[in-house]
Amino acid sequence: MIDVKETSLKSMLDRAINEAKNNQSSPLLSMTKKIHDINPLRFFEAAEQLAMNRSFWSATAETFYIVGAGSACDLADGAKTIEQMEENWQNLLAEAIIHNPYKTSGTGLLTLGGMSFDRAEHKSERWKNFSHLSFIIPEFILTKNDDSCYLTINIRVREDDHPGQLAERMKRMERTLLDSSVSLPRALSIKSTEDVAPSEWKQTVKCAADYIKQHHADKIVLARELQVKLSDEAHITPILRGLIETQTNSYVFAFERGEDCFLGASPERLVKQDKDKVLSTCLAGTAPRGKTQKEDARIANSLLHDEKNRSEHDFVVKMIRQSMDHYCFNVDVPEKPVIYPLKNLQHLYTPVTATLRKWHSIFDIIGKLHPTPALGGVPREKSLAFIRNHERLDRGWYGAPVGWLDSNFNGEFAVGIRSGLVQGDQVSLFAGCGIVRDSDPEEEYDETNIKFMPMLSVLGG
Ligand SMILES: C=C(O[C@H]1C=CC=C(C(=O)O)[C@@H]1O)C(=O)O
Ligand SMILES: [Mg+2]
Repeated sequence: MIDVKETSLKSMLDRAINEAKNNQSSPLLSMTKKIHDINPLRFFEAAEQLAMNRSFWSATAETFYIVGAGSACDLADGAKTIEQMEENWQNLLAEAIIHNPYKTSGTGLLTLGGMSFDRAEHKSERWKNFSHLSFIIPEFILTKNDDSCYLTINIRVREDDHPGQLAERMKRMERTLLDSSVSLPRALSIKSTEDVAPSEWKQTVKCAADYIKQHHADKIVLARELQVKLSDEAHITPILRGLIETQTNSYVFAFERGEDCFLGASPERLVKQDKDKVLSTCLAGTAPRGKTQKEDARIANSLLHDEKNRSEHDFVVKMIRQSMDHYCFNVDVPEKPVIYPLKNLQHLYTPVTATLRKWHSIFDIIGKLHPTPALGGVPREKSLAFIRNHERLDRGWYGAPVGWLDSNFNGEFAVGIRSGLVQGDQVSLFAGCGIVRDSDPEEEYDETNIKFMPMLSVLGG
């Protein structure tokens, strides 16, 4: 990695093109600057006008946004496993020419992306635009952290590139992306919804509970789908705005691939890395919110003491603790969960903190943790086999890690739940729940209905 102090795009390009010629390589040039305050959603919308594929990430508990536009490269090209992708990342970093004078996490050279829930599953037509593994380094990245905004430009430089022309092209695109007069499209409304095979799903829940009672497994997470037809082709920006405004304590994300977009507002952090500090979250066990404060407190109290929900939760805690022990020391896990309140429901929550051992990375932790028993089950292989054989859904990127990672060992990944796949005027929403021995199909069905609500309400339902 070459850390550069000079700042003009043209002189950086001259230098990078020289490197490319001398080493017969195509290094990535990454340049970051501070810019005036800009609404991340306007930047996201402006990228649509340039017909760029977009990535969006926001942690709504903080004022933190990363918006990516275009693609300088996909790290997962030619990689079948997370390990191979990490190698691509390391190779790219080794050659990259970076100018980023800021220490803020999420600025500078970074990658955003996700993966399929089950990379062993055959990909259905519906997810054809979403590779099993895809991490993009956007051409333009807007990072907003509290009141500070940063713009990063990433260019894959080739030896026959013309520095002057390339600099002009990038500047023209930058002007469009930062144009604050871009108007935000209005939200749409829902024309109809279709619950996909509800009775078959309840039957599968019963089958899973019986399988567990016969001691073949301890927990299996089953997901189902709700098809939504919109009044017109969906605009992504108003959906994201709705999620940001309504879903506190969540990660609002969107990943466009071709014409399609996978998006959602997930409350579930898989892992956050801040140098050698890592933080994971056990989130499983669910109840609705009460209509009054008193009713809400009563529901929270019974959730904390409910045996079935505690068992769903405890499987996750046990597995995450073991996985973190593998790559970390100082693993700290509180003895009991607390309540994690969301707009439409509340969960049992246990935070896990740890220190990452030298030579290990966030990719190691993702590979070890996914899928946690909040999305797969216990034991992992048996529950995955059950899901493959019985669930009538191709989960695609639903339930899998989505997030970002920068070149300074910071990053954060959520589990892609409370989410949907937008394809034109059609949205497929996904929701699942943890089946344990005492699960009742009707109750689990009701639980998934509440989990659809965050997305449904911003789609206009
Ligand atoms: C699988 C989902 O939720 C998981 C996360 C939190 C609580 C869960 C539960 O109580 O069943 C699920 O394990 C989903 O929202 O699609
Ligand atoms: Mg549950």
